[in-house]
Amino acid sequence: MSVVSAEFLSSCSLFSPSFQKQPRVFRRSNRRNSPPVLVAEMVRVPHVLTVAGSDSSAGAGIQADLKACAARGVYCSTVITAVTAQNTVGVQGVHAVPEDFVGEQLKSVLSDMPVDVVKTGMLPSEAIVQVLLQTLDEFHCQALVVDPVMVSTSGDVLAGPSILSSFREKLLPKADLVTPNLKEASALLGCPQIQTLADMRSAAKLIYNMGPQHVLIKGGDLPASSDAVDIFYDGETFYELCSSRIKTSNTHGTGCTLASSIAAELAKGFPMLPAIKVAKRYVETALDYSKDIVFGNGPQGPFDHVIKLKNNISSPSRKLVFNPDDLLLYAVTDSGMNRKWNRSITDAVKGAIEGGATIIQLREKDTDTRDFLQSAKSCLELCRSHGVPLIINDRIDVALACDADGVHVGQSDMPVSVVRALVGTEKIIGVSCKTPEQAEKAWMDSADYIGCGGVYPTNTKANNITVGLDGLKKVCLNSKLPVVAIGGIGISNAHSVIEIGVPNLKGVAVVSALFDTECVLTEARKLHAVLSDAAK
Ligand SMILES: Cc1ncc(COP(=O)(O)OP(=O)(O)O)c(N)n1
Ligand SMILES: Cc1nc(C(=O)O)sc1CCOP(=O)(O)O
Ligand SMILES: [Mg+2]
Repeated sequence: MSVVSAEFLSSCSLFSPSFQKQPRVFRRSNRRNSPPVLVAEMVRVPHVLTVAGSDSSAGAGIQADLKACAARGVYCSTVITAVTAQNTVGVQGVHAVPEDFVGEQLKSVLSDMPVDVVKTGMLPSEAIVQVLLQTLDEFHCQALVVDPVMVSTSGDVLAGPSILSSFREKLLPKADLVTPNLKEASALLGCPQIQTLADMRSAAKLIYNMGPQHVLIKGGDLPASSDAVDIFYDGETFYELCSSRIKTSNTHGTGCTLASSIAAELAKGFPMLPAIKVAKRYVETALDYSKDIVFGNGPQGPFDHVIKLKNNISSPSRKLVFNPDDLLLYAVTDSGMNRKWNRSITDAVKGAIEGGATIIQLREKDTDTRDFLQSAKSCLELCRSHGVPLIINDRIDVALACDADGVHVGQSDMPVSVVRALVGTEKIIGVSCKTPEQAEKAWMDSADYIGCGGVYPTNTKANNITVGLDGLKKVCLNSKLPVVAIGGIGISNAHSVIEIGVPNLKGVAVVSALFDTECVLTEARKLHAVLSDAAK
């Protein structure tokens, strides 16, 4: 049984035998035949070239493609076809780039940099399409993703009807994927509104017959549907790709972002359908995340590609730069001790901060992940309100999930270089070191401080090696990073530790001296007084 309804077919004035599918020669990268180049230890990263218009509001167009590729971990180069003046209200102006100069940009990139996937967006004139096609014949890439941008979501025309025949007859036959929304699919087919999933399937088949290898019809605008359903057609099978409809007005650029994210996944080497599924999930996650962000005064806000904007407003008092003086009185929590003294972790942290702790570490060795995350969020609120950094011990996932200020890892935890790649440049990373060699490596791996111990024997950490004051001094003298001393330190011996008198030693980290006591606040206050006195 044919899935293409007869009514739909007959309503498409442009459906004619000339759009029947032509056999297509797969283009392959010509780099395979190139002579081997000596690039010892060099890594080539996946590369998408976007050929699109600039959007001044940066939700769509070139800006969307750059951000989406960056978010997906793929390099993106750009050929600008038009400069548009846009905001959340609509499109105020379009200035097409002369086709010769589009050609020049294409040659500059393609003659020099190996491109895996070319993705097209706004192509404002037939002449630009022509230049693009000529260039693609000259320089091969692995795949061409065509987002047939015609009308902006605000309803403004970005490529007029004159472009349609070039799209149908010349560009689509070269495409590996074409990603029209419902309006663009109607325009390509010259048929009335697409209103049902059956219409979408029919449209996908008809567009497929124009020559692309795959068609993705985006059903976001389909009336009367609670889910957003896209139809993917590969010439044999129709796939319904469903996702829940996210209530947000920050959707400007969703189409460009989806197409460039698919291009990014293809560039990484994914086959078409998995690439689309991964890209769709990314788009949905970003839409969901950004639903309550406000941009501009118009009805449609830009897409938030990096999924990070809210982090920076939810914690305005967070310190951006690590201050080594914060290591002076470093309070490290212990769930067992809090249970013993029948107090919550937030009460423990509150007492430590009010007593003078200058940095807090949550070291919860036997707490369930969910409870740990919940406590971490509460403690973070407390710490932020006092301007005290919060560090999470061992658990990078928890630190990221609650947006803590940093993490502390030991020699058998996740390597510092990996931690840095995961948490980014702004988070504080502390690392436990017992030797100058470990301290040197911590510095090389871009840690921010060193925890050195055990200075004295401790009951808090099982089988801990004691390095003594001598070991501490050796590490401090050889460390390029600030050091906090740990292990068996309390009111009775903190003075002796600070007295070793090396500039890198910035303070002491304590667990039981604060938390295995009746009143955390009182003990913190006493210890703070000792440290302040010793530091004079
Ligand atoms: C400030 C500080 N220094 C050292 C440690 C110990 O970390 P690690 O060696 O990873 O051991 P655990 O704390 O995970 O048992 C620390 N937590 N804090
Ligand atoms: C967590 C930890 N790390 C150490 C190290 O030597 O790296 S000693 C230690 C426990 C410190 O607890 P207390 O202050 O109760 O002795
Ligand atoms: Mg650890």
